[in-house]
Amino acid sequence: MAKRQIPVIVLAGFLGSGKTTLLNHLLGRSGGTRIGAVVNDFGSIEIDAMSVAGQVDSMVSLGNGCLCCAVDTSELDGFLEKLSRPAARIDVIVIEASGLAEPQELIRMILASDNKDIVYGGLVEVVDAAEFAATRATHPELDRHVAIADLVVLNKADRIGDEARRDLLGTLAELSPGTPVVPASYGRIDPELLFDRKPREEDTAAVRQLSFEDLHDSDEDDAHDDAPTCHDCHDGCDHGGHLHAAYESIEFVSAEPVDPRRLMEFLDSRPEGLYRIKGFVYFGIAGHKHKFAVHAVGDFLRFYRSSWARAEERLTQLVLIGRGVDAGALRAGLERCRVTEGEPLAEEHAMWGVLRYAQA
Ligand SMILES: Nc1nc2c(ncn2[C@@H]2O[C@H](COP(=O)(O)OP(=O)(O)OP(=O)(O)O)[C@@H](O)[C@H]2O)c(=O)[nH]1
Repeated sequence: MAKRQIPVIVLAGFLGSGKTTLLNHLLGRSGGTRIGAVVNDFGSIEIDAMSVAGQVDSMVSLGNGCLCCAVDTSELDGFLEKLSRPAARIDVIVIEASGLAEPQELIRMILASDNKDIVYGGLVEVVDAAEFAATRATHPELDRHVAIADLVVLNKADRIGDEARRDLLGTLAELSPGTPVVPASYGRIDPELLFDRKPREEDTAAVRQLSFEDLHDSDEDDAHDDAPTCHDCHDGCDHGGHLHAAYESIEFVSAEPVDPRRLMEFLDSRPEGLYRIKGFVYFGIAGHKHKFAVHAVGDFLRFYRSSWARAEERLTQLVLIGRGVDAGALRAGLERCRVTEGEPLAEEHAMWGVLRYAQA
């Protein structure tokens, strides 16, 4: 009997749409199915990888830059090779693209791979229900991403009303006729939509879209008729057609605690172009020594309390992603948040501003 090939699913979606949340949901709900995860962070601090690690035995991280622009695909090939070795006993591989990746480039890399043990498993595009209309207006490329998706997850459904939901479903149906669209909150979709291993006759229409054999057999060129202008990405184009061409990421690491009031001032006055902030913060204040994950997506801001691992260094690590922003001013703003040597930590009530945005 022919050896079963391991499907490789690309999980894409604009910055902050909920890819990592969805991936963690899949990892938590995979039952006996072993998932190998490849996480591609845009910034050099691998926040996504850190958010996924611990949930999965097999994860590799491709940090610092969009994978879709990798001139040399050998790193990805190497990881896929590692994950597809029989000893890893992986059933399905999920590549979480960076929020600025061009999914069609990733798909091409997978289709071009010489690895006989893997097969392209489809594109899942995560759409942020609350932000999609605005993001689309500035990034028409997103329409193309939705158009080539095999499954669209309309995530953050909890953040919109019924009318907006109907409108969005209509828009998505126009952009990608016939493609299944699954509304979800916090990425909670049925994992079977992605890695159904039932015989094909039993498949529903939605699952058939993601049938791995179907996708593998489909003509690559047909699937990418609307490919971006940057067709020869691996041969040194300037990626001008890519979403991330205008974006930059700014990293901040501090071993000193961060002052909550100064951080809130910084966050409250963040410039419009600064679309995404993610990372972890250490305030060091009595009663609030948790590891605070922070996420900003557009106007949305949340802190989430979690625990530090036993020997984990208490570090603040932030990645800011934006366009048209003054990177120097942002860095200087973050530097001011550090509690400098000899400076006393703020009193407990200085945390109130942060706690207003903390998930209960
Ligand atoms: N209200 C709401 N928030 C969500 C939902 N899904 C994700 N979030 C939040 O949105 C923020 C971003 O989620 P992530 O999963 O990190 O998004 P991402 O697409 O991986 O982000 P990038 O890697 O930066 O592109 C986090 O604060 C999540 O908790 C949802 O369905 N509803």
